[in-house]
Amino acid sequence: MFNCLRRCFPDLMLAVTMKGLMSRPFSRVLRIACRRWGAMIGIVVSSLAIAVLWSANISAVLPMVDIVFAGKSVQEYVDESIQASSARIIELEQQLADHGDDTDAGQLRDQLARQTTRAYWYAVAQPYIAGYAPATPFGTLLAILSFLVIGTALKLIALVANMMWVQYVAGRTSIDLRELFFRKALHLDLDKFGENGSADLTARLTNDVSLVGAGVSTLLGKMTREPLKLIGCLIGAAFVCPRLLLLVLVVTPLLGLVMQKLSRAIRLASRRAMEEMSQLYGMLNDSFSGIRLIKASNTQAFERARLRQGSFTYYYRSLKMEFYNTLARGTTEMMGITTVSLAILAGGYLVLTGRTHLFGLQITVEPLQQGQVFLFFSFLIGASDPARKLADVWSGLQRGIAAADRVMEIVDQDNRVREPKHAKTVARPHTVVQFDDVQYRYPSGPQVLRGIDLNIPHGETVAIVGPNGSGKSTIVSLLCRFDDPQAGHVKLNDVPLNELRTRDLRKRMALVTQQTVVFEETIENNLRYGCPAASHDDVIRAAKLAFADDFIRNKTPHGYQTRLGADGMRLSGGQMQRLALARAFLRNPDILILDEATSQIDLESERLIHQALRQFLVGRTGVMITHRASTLALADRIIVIEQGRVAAEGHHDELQHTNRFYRSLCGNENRNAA
Ligand SMILES: Nc1ncnc2c1ncn2[C@@H]1O[C@H](COP(=O)(O)OP(=O)(O)OP(=O)(O)O)[C@@H](O)[C@H]1O
Repeated sequence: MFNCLRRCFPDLMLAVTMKGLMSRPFSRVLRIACRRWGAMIGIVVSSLAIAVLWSANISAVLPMVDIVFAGKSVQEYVDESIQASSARIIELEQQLADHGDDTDAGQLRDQLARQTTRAYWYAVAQPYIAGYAPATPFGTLLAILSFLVIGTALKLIALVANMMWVQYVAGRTSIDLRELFFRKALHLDLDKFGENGSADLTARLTNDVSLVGAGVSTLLGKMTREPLKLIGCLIGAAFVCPRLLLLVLVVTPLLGLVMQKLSRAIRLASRRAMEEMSQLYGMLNDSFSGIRLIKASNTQAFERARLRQGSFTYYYRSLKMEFYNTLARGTTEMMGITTVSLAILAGGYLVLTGRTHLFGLQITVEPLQQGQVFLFFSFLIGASDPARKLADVWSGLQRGIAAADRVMEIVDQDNRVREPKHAKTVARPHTVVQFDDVQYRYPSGPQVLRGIDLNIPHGETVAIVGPNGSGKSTIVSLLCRFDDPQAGHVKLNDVPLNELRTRDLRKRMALVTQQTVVFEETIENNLRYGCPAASHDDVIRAAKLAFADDFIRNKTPHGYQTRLGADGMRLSGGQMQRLALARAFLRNPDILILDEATSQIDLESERLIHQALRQFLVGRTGVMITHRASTLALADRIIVIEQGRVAAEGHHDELQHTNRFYRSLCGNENRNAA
């Protein structure tokens, strides 16, 4: 039973939320919110309690007007009401006997039934009121005021509980959504990321998720509480005079129509503002990551102008959003005033003239009493307060809905690199890496690889050389399965990489690129990245192998415990590359891929690192991309790539004779060395 409730709760909640008004992504966010179903029940119950107490407080107007201000006690009021009802019953029975079966008889019978019910309930209440109700008007006033104060205090307690539950659910939903988004973002295809990461993803993860959280908080908070208060008041008003209520609510469909149009406009404007925020994030990201270039080029003023322009665009878009928001608020207020004015006009007319009909339509069975009309107005005024508050938060909800669309757009994105349904396995170590007529084009670019055929047996180290843009890094990307080729296959033994689990594939590899990523952590933890279980001794062994141990011990303030990053120690390019190599060694890979990994290391250290690499690569597959002829000495075989094809392959001596690019590469190196 408990579990069944738990399972059904999200659907139940979604069924009662205004499904038509929500976008699908936002409904999915609500599903996430409903995981905290206990708190959700708390929100619903406390909102109901608030609504009931709100309308109960308003209903205190009737005894105030009819009893206290008329200078009576409750007993006197009940006694008089019973007498009046009894007299009216006799009168009505008489009239009914006189009218026989004519057209007024039906109406008279209604009135008689009403009076009889009223007299019955007063008679039931009479002994209790005689026993417990205050005996004087002042005592009654005191009782009403006590009721108001206690009611308000209870409402406050319910409100505090409600707000805490709402914050809990909204906060946890934001965390869940952020995790969901980040999990997806980490698996997105590489072309979704720019050189400096993706500012758009950052904006969606931070700004948009916060807006979704705020939207959820609005929906579960005010958007649940206030409509319930409003409904409570309308039910109260319907008790007093249902037909009059229907008459004055004729303007509401118009309000619904206007709000629907405005909601759409607010969502669109919000989306545009969020897109501009993404641009701003991008601009800031570029500026901060390129701060050296900006300083060196004296382009601070240019960057400031760019940011100012972006900020103004965002400001104008936000202004537009605020305009629609104000319009929504104004419309609701206008409709509220119109409704109350209509009610006062119609109710006032009925009381002043003692009539029961308006424009030929029967509004009440019997003429309205002054107290009833006051109560009716009070309920309408009580209903207009939640309506105003709803209008205040409406745009916040629309913004949340628009933000949910943007967040879910990423969560729902299809990846080109997919996990196989029935993954194959390849024994470790593999025997061969094969590229079979591999053709590849980036989604936004021209054909890069035009039929690559390669065979790299396990234990061999190959160097890939070639002019800029010839496709060397793309080959490595395909080997790591960052993307799949459009034609041909990259295989481990005979198994295409897309039939292996990417996790299993990448476990066998270590990739060291030219740009080393250093985290804001200690040097030791930076080395352990990707291999968290490594012992301290293993870390030191790997660092020694990469010739990093010496500088870590002697040139950093706290050795392996030195923190790196923004507030920590900075390393030189060469030192960072040594860290990256050590990190790769620690992973103990079957395939070591070095993409210009030693380009910033000085020649003396490079010689030593090459020695270490030669040892390390024994019994492993090595793939090195390099522009440096000195590194080529490590390779068993050199492959020259030109315009996306294997232009030549062989040993240094052969290629010196057969390939022009290779000759020029070695020629430059020799000249540089000289
Ligand atoms: N993400 C991408 N989207 C579109 N085109 C890309 C992308 N990455 C690379 N390219 C293009 O693919 C081609 C090959 O790039 P690749 O990085 O593989 O060359 P490379 O041989 O490694 O070059 P370099 O020696 O300069 O590092 C280039 O023309 C490049 O502009």
